[in-house]
Amino acid sequence: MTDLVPLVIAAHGTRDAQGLAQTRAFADEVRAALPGVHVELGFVELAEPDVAGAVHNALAHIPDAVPSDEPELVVLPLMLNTGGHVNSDIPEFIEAGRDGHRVSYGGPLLPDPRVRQVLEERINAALAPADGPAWRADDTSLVLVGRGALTTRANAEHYRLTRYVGEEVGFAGAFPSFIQVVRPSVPEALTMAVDAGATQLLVGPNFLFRGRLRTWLSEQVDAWLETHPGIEVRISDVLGPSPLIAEVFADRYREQVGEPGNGDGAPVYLSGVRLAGRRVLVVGAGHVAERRIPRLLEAGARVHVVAPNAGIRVARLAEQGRVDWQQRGFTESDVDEVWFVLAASNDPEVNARVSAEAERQRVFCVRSDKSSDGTAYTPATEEAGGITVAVVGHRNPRRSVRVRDELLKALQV
Ligand SMILES: C[C@@]1(CC(=O)O)c2cc3[nH]c(cc4nc(cc5[nH]c(cc(n2)[C@H]1CCC(=O)O)[C@@](C)(CC(=O)O)[C@@H]5CCC(=O)O)C(CC(=O)O)=C4CCC(=O)O)c(CCC(=O)O)c3CC(=O)O
Ligand SMILES: NC(=O)C1=CN([C@@H]2O[C@H](COP(=O)(O)OP(=O)(O)OC[C@H]3O[C@@H](n4cnc5c(N)ncnc54)[C@H](O)[C@@H]3O)[C@@H](O)[C@H]2O)C=CC1
Repeated sequence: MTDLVPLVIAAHGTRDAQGLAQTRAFADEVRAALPGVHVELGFVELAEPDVAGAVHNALAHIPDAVPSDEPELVVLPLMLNTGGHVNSDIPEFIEAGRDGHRVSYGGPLLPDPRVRQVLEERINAALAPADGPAWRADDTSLVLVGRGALTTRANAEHYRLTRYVGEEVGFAGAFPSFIQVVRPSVPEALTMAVDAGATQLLVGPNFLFRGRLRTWLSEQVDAWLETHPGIEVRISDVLGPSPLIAEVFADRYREQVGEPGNGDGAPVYLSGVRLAGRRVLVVGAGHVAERRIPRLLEAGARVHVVAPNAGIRVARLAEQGRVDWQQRGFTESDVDEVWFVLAASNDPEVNARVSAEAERQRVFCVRSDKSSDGTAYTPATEEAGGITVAVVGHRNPRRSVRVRDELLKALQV
């Protein structure tokens, strides 16, 4: 028996035996990265068991006493990007398999610079193969191949990745392309690269494992080459099993279970943030907001409040022109251009959206109703004689306040 929460890896699945073997090898690497954690592998399609079955199998390994606010089981998509599988199929499988248990579901692998590092290793290996002449990156153009999705963000992420890999490896040119769903297709991107003057092309599939997509890619490139004599093309390997990607996966698991050293439960890094003249967003204008806004104003922040209703204090600050109050519900673009965010509405779904958007835009955010989903805490703070005392505990605000007050007393003697 183990007292660690089990993990289900939700992989795509493939008919390709080699791809399936790679997927299983990856699961073994994740097991090595998470000693003591029971790891089940499940598939969205084309292999057994399906994700629901894997979730069901993992239930037998739930530890006896999981605190009621913690997950009993973690499911992570073994997918590079968001899309239909991540957003709908896997959540449906989880519902079908979880039998009332608390499941925490994490995000896809990208964007993580370690995944990009592995991609660049595969590409560099193809530039300098053991059995052929080495190509210089600055004589070569890259056509990076993504899966293609109905999710704009996933496709945009592929453009971003192409730019990164192009610059970091030092290619003469870098062209994004997609094997499915959206354009430019691979042949279109190859032609664009040649029209831009390239004669030597490195096609880099950003796929996790071998399978149908990788086979199509070879077929498409071969067909294109028939009509483009004189052009040389190499295709790099898929990412494949990799200890570094298994590490990323292990970190995603730790985020979900809130292991110390990662996310919730980790000590905070206290800083004196200087907010003078900087825009700060406060979502909600009730008790929590009115307690925190005065200190933001003391620090010189430009406070923007978004809330359908405001308590008397915030309403007065707005009348006096000391805060800007938008009398409406939160919308994601409220996070644009701000340096710091307080999610203090009384609607958990709204606070979740606020902290998700702040996370996406890499802006620190205090989530007042569920601090483990935020990226900053509000310390118990007071100033005395030119010294600011700030105390942060671990989600026990009253204790922090007591300690702060004791410290202030000590300062006064
Ligand atoms: C983690 C943290 C993150 C953050 O929000 O910044 C957090 C989180 C949460 N607080 C909750 C409840 C309350 N917090 C207070 C008061 C204060 N809370 C403050 C800070 C922090 N609170 C952060 C660091 C905490 C630490 O150091 O341990 C203070 C110190 C500073 C400030 O807010 O300015 C301020 C004292 C100010 C002063 O007196 O000077 C009161 C009392 C009251 O409101 O009167 C209650 C009502 C219950 C009670 O009395 O215990 C809940 C449950 C919400 C729910 O049930 O939905 C969560 C959510 C969670 O833990 O996930
Ligand atoms: N971290 C902390 O120190 C504390 C946290 N809390 C938590 O914080 C939450 C807020 O507490 P209070 O300020 O006491 O609530 P409150 O009821 O006084 O105020 C809630 C505010 O949220 C606003 N709001 C509602 N829907 C919104 C939307 N769609 N967009 C923007 N704003 C919206 C309301 O208009 C109102 O201004 C509580 O739900 C509670 O879980 C409560 C006490 C202390």
